[in-house]
Amino acid sequence: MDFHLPQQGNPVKPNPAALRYGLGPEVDGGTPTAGSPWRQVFDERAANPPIWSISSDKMLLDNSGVWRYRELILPAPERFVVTRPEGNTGLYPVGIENTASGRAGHRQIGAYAGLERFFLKHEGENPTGSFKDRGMTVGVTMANMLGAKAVACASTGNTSASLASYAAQAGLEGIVFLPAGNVSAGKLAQSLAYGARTVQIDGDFDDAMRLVEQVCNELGIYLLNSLNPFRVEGQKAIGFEILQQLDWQAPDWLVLPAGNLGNTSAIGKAFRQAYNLSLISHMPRIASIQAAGANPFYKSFKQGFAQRESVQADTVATAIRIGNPVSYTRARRVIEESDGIVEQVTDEEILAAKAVIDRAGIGCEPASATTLAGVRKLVAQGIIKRDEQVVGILTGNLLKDSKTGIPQTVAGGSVKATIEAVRSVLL
Ligand SMILES: Cc1ncc(COP(=O)(O)O)c(C=O)c1O
Ligand SMILES: N[C@@H](CCOP(=O)(O)O)C(=O)O
Repeated sequence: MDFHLPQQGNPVKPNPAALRYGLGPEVDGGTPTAGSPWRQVFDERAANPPIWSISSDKMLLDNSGVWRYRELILPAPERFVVTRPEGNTGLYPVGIENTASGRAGHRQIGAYAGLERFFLKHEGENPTGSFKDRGMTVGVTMANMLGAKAVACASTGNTSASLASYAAQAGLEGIVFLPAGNVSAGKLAQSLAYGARTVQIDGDFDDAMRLVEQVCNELGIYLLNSLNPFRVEGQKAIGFEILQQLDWQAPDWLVLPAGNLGNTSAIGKAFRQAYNLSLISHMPRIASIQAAGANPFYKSFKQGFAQRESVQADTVATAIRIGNPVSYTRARRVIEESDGIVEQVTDEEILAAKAVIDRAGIGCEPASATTLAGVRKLVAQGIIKRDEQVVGILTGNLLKDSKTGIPQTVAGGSVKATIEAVRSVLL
């Protein structure tokens, strides 16, 4: 099946049925034109998702917020695809203008950020509670296609939870390397429950990353960290889904937490492709936010990327306690191409922002709150303008870490099981 990009001023009417099973276009090339036929394909799929059912002969890809965009990600034969499905996560309008007619709780977030038009994309609503599922469905599908027997990763907890789930679904052995004592209990429980072989390293994430790469090379195990290009291909779907939810009107800014830098790389690539395919008319600027105690990318950015930095990482946001990010080069390209920025925020700023998101009833894990802390700082500095449209990513679910930044006791303890006692507490 041939599909040609439309020439400038000569749009080609697509045939969605023919496209559905075909190979995608050359998505990194192409000239932006007035409109893209791909919009119609993706919008039709989103509007008419089939009823979800898991059956080996009829995997319904259009239900997945990743596989709906398969021509731009990986046109895999359906029988190999491992999906729960992922994506279709909420995009919450939380800006002051967005919430003018209600949702006072959400407006607190817009007021804290200082933004009129602000949206939070909650990737903690994915099947295992983080954005990693978007990349993992594609990575594990590829492992399946290649006939791998075992898959492995190093992790601060979310990648391992996701790998463990998808490997188990595919019937592959899952192996995860974790920094001992530095993974939240909820995330560790996920890996154990899904049956991954869990190796605790007496070291940090960067030690675990170095070791897993070595082991995978020596033993022929399929590596599923974001070094794996198919992981990044899947994570691009966050970008496509945001654009689709905004009716293909690109925001001015996309702000996200940054650790190993796979997500910065993926979302930047998605926007580049969307622009090249005329899905959008301009590239959003990308702001990657690091914890001040785990800030190698910020340090490099501050020197105009003159040299790559690494640090001994330490932050309350354990998910991004990463000192030597593996996707540095790809992420640097994204920041440079999008006229983006890298900022850092302190642990205090992260926890304060998390409290605002939690109290608004949305909730997130600590690393995700880096986004709001970063937006607030960039607005205060005048880098993001108050009337610009901003999308921030919340990367992980509140329940991922039930200890950090959450009260651990109930005020007042327990009360007697009588109406008088309950009244006395409430009045
Ligand atoms: C919850 C959460 N947020 C943010 C990040 C950072 O993403 P990345 O490593 O792709 O930069 C991670 C993992 O590193 C994470 O688990
Ligand atoms: N925060 C990550 C770190 C490694 O992730 P990757 O996406 O670079 O593979 C985690 O959850 O482990």
